[in-house]
Amino acid sequence: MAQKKGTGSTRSASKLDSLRNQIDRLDLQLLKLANDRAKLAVDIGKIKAEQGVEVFSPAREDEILTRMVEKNTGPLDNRAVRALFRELMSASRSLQRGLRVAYLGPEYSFSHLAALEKFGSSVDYVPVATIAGVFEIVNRGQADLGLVPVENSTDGRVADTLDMFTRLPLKICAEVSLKVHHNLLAMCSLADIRRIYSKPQALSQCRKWLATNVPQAQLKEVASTTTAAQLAKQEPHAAAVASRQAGVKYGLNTLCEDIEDFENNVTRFAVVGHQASPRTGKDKTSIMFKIPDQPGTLSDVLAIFKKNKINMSWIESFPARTDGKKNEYVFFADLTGHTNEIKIKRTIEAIGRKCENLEVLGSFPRGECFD
Ligand SMILES: O=C(O)C(=O)C[C@]1(C(=O)O)C=C[C@@H](O)C=C1
Repeated sequence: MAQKKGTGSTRSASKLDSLRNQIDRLDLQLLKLANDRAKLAVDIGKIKAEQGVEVFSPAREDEILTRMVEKNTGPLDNRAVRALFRELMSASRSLQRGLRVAYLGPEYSFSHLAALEKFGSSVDYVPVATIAGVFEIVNRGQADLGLVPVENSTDGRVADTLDMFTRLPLKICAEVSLKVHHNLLAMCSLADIRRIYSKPQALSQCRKWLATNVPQAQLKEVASTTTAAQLAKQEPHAAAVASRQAGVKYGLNTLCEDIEDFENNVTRFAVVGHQASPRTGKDKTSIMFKIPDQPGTLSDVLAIFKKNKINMSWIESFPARTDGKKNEYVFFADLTGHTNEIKIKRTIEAIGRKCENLEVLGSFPRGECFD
């Protein structure tokens, strides 16, 4: 028997309608649930206001995101689940109080992308031109929190950030790591590029790739990857090394993706402010200390870590601002654990006795790395 014309497509059209109707019904339930959740957050906000507790609770947010990822059975991947709940919490926070977060700008810098990963979109973001400026604005109370880079896996420590910790009394309450992918953006072809703009760190992270693939181009350092993208848009034979997002924003063509020399190019950012974060069970503590300029003092300090079986995930030295004559250094270290753990408290006290001064920059949940 001949098949009736159109039967197959009619059947799939009605199946499509039925699936969409089911989605519409679920969306209404999701909307109601999201608003029910937001009402609870508003009530929490009132209690926080009464008790003078900070709106942003990195420990609680971390607990929620970790649980949701653990419970996720798919098909949504963990990145999507995190993004969903991050936005729900971002919106809830904004109902409690609008949060101002300063970051090393301009818009679409990697600090901006890291801030969006950490705080979501319901935040009042303040781009600031320098790391010192981010610290100053937060210290003056013109922003609640700041986000600054601390170290990059290819380039090492970010000296401006370490320097500002020695100048202003800000604490770290959270951290976030971002896989930094660089792209070659331009309006011309690869062969026509004569000049490549980017900030020094980005050019350094792509040095080998650029030398191999665009040897004819002159490398020009500018203040930010965003400035680089703007220049590449204006100049006919110019290119920029910047994020994919900057390329989209400024309407540039992506000539080559992921041009960083090391695949695992990760930058770790700190969230700085005046608040502390309670213990979550997977915390880090950052300390800053200055030791006397005498033989063996650093090894005495390291021996205390060893004796107390404290893991140190990071150590950096930074020239201390003294009278300019002495060769003195400030050390920065990250320890595994929280200052309200007796073992950490004891270790820090013992180290303090060996130091000219020691400051705890903060205990906070170990950050996720976003790709
Ligand atoms: O539990 C809290 O402290 C809340 O304010 C609620 C909530 C959330 O939406 O779940 C919102 C903001 C905080 O940073 C953490 C969590």
